[in-house]
Amino acid sequence: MEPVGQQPEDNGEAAKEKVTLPIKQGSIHGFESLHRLLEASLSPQLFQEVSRLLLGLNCGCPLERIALLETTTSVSEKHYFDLQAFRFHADKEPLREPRIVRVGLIQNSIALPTNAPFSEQKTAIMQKVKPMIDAAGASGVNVLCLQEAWMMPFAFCTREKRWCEFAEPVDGESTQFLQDLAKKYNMVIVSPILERDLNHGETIWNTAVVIGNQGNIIGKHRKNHIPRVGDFNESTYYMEGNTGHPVFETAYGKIAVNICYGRHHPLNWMAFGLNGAEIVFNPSATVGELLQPMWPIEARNAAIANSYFVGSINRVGTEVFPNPFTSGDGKPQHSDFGHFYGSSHFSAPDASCTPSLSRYRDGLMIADMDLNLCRQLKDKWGFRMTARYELYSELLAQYLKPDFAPQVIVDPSWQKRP
Ligand SMILES: NC(=O)NCCC(=O)O
Repeated sequence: MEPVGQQPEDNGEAAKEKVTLPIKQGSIHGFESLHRLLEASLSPQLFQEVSRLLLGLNCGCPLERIALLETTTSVSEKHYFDLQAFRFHADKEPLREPRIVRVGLIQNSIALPTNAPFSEQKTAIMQKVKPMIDAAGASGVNVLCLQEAWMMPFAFCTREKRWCEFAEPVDGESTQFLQDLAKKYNMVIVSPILERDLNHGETIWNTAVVIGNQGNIIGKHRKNHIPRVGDFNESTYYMEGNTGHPVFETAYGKIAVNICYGRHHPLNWMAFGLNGAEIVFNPSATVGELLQPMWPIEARNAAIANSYFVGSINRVGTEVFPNPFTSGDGKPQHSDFGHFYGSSHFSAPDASCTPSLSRYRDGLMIADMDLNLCRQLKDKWGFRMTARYELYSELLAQYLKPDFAPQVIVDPSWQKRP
């Protein structure tokens, strides 16, 4: 049974209509997203103005929605996933043709309870995600990214080692499943998995496999920054990645993957930019209990600072584990992480961004993006040109030395307290 909706104080006529719907877990009083809440609550004129301020403008205009085929929208209704599509324009250039790429993001909840046999859990997730991949393929998506460790529950809160059994080699079961789809739809697919490295002592990594549009494996990237916050006990399972900041030059553009917690590290974002990324995906697993306001800010800021597009993906739902656990923070034992709030979206280098997908439903977000926008923003704002990398390189080199002393100039007239 779903919890019954509560009546907000005064949300206008449309909102009153909506609150008769049951409140979904993790929703905003029954609303799927902030954007939908505002749309239902404000007059059209006010909503337009608020959207402009919240989402920015792309080439001076609000982001355009793309109408998808009826066959695709009916699949989304049948499988109850959120489907949204937008278009980012760039200015017309006299010497270069537009480079328009259609990009997709998929967010999903797990398919079976976490106490079901592991093989059944994995198969059920694949079956659940497949209609969304098919919808992306049928919509002409060129590059698609799934969420972090999409083929398993995010069990790293538990510290139990049995969840390692979900790990697969880079060319394992889930990759093979996606290779067929990549080939079928001529689509690059980024597949974040729990990796088992057979050639190096069967060690575990948090890895994104990049599958080319011919179904070939282009390469992999391993998560650079491993969290030690809240219930994110991932360091029990895998170490910091050893693959650097690769950019994968695909048939559709230069892409990179900054896996989840790496989004809190501006230098991580920067490194992908220095290597020439035009689209950086941030497949994630994050919950409301951590600082949710960080979610839309960090990705958008990275897109602006590095003059590339960012696709942010977060899983959906509450995953309850068989055995309660604690995380050394004094909180009572519990059996779940909290609610993974979805809210996947795109951010562009010109500071515009799409609204977010649902906070509680599976979803497919599609965006057309003219990659020419990246260089146009570099030329306009000159962030690369003005970056003064040599200053930071010197500081970092000093900082890494054991005898580093911070550059602090003390006011000579200030009497330090004894
Ligand atoms: N998956 C992961 O790295 N989560 C850490 C928490 C966060 O960065 O929001």
